[in-house]
Amino acid sequence: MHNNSKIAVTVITGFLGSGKTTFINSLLKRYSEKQFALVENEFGDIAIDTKLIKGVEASQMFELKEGCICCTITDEYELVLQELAERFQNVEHLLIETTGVADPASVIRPFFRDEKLQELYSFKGTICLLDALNFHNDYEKDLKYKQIAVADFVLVNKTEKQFSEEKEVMKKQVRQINPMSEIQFAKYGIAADFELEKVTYRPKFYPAFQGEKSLHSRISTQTMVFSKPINKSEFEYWLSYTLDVYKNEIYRIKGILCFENEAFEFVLQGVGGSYELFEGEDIISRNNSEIVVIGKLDKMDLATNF
Ligand SMILES: Nc1nc2c(ncn2[C@@H]2O[C@H](COP(=O)(O)OP(=O)(O)OP(=O)(O)O)[C@@H](O)[C@H]2O)c(=O)[nH]1
Repeated sequence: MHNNSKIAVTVITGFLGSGKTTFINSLLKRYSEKQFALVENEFGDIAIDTKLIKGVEASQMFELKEGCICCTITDEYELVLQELAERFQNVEHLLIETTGVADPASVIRPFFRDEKLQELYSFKGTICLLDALNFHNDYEKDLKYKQIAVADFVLVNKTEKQFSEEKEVMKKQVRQINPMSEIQFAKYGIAADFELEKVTYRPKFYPAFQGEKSLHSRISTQTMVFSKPINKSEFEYWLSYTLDVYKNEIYRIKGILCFENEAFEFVLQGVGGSYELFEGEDIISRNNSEIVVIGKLDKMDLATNF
């Protein structure tokens, strides 16, 4: 019970597909005695991530869809934060997962600007997941750097195949962008020495971005919904072809799929041109498949005949 004490808040940021949801699932498992609430902001009008989170009561999970907290849904975000604290007196720690294209400064700012939120919450800091496998591709460098610059803690993820020399180089690169943050290395969101309580906020100056209206104004999403079971091999053929043709434009693809002659839903996870398609934990209960594609998609036609 938090009663008169404030709810701790940690923001989890990081570029598309860096491992934010994977990391949150690992926290929920590890700190299973803690009462968490989760605010999930997804880019796109279908929430895939909330379906992949295991360990927070559905009523304590808040989805902010159809926009991004950092630019289009600020008012809704602040209302959700107030309502959450007032309705769920048992919550001890709030985790906020930003979209992979968010400017985290805008997500953090209300905790320092809004007096009401300051009475309810104690801001503990920002963790940035950094994708070691895809950090060096050319996608949206400004945005990736800003997410690192704002963080109190950088968790360099996907390091299972990295040698110590590569880790040292990576550390130096992060230090150049953010000399203040703590840095640890993780595999599937798990770092040996990580302690949530030790992530602490270090005051920083968050200048408003002077260039384009938003750091991600060029990035958009397309959602594809299919109401009949799909043929798996035809789908895989289409997927490999599409990811190959549009490897510089599609930053992220994810979905929950219903294939012909399969009992369980399949989960699609694609980051930076490669993908995984694996059987999920849920039995198919409806014949719908939903796919979200994120990237520079303005001139792209992803129509299919499944
Ligand atoms: N090889 C490898 N893959 C990982 C690791 N951590 C996560 N992944 C995979 O990376 C993909 C994306 O992971 P998510 O946790 O969904 O990433 P995210 O940051 O929440 O993605 P968005 O919300 O779309 O930005 C999934 O296929 C994960 O299984 C890791 O340490 N190593």
